[in-house]
Amino acid sequence: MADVLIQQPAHMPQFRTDRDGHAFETLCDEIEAADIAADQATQNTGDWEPSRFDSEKDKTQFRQYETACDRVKEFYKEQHTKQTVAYNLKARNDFHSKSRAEMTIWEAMERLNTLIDESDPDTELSQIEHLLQSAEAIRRDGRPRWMQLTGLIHDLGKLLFFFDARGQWDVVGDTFPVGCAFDDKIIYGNKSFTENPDYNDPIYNTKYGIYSPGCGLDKVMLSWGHDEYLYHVVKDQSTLPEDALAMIRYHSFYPWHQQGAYQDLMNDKDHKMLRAVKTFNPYDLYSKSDDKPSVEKLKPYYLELIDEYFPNKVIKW
Ligand SMILES: O[C@H]1[C@H](O)[C@@H](O)[C@H](O)[C@@H](O)[C@H]1O
Ligand SMILES: [Fe+2]
Ligand SMILES: [Fe+2]
Repeated sequence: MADVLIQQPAHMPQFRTDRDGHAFETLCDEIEAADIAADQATQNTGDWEPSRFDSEKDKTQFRQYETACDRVKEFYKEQHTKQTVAYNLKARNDFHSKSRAEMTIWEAMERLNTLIDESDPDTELSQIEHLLQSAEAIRRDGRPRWMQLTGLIHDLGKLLFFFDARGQWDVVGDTFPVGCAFDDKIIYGNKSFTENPDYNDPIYNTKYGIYSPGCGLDKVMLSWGHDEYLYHVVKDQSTLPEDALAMIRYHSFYPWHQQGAYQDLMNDKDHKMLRAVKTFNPYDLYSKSDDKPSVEKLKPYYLELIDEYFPNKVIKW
């Protein structure tokens, strides 16, 4: 097979699609050692060790939205204008009224492969590669098997794009609550929402809006997209633990898990969830500059892992 050079953002190493060889073998040894640790690990107790990325990556290279390309800026302008309370109620209603497709987890990963995420300034890899990079980074750090699987599937909600979506603005990108004032810590700030009809609403544009202090994030409507959609699919059809569900549901809620906004809406349970989501985040974000994974070599390991937590092979999407 001929090598194909993939265009990478400037800070990433260039590589070829069928690169293999020494680096991959070393990685395999490391992963094998980590697997032994992970096999012994049970479900999380709430005390998380920091990730290996904390010392390895230059974090200033990621999520640079001010200098991002126009595609990213235009994406967020559209998303911030169209994510309204009315739209979010309708999207949830549509979601619960039917199932859209039936396929296995692996088929879903392959299906997603044609989607290039317009909101993402940090990777131009395909989704299957991003999912494997996240899962492999989690595995390399010796995290439990359920968390490795969470890494593998966390973005599968982007399948929405092929079903009922109106564009990418209701599928990808960071999330934020609708129904209360848009926080300035959201990407491009509160002013990015001036064309959103809810921006001038006398109730929605107050600090708590339709919510109350400490009501808990379970009661808060986060902008509709791949997180919320996949959360429901996985909650109903897998045996993954609560921390895994939180990692999926809130992984794009950067204003909360990274910027510390919306704290006043949290209840006690959300504080535990926040620790889990924060632990997951580096594997999602910083693995984007890792080497490209070999899909075929990794497939058998992950097929077995999927079977462990999804009792039915075929998932209703
Ligand atoms: O651009 C990215 C991408 O869409 C991710 O899947 C999402 O989780 C992030 O929050 C977002 O910033
Ligand atoms: Fe995501
Ligand atoms: Fe991701």
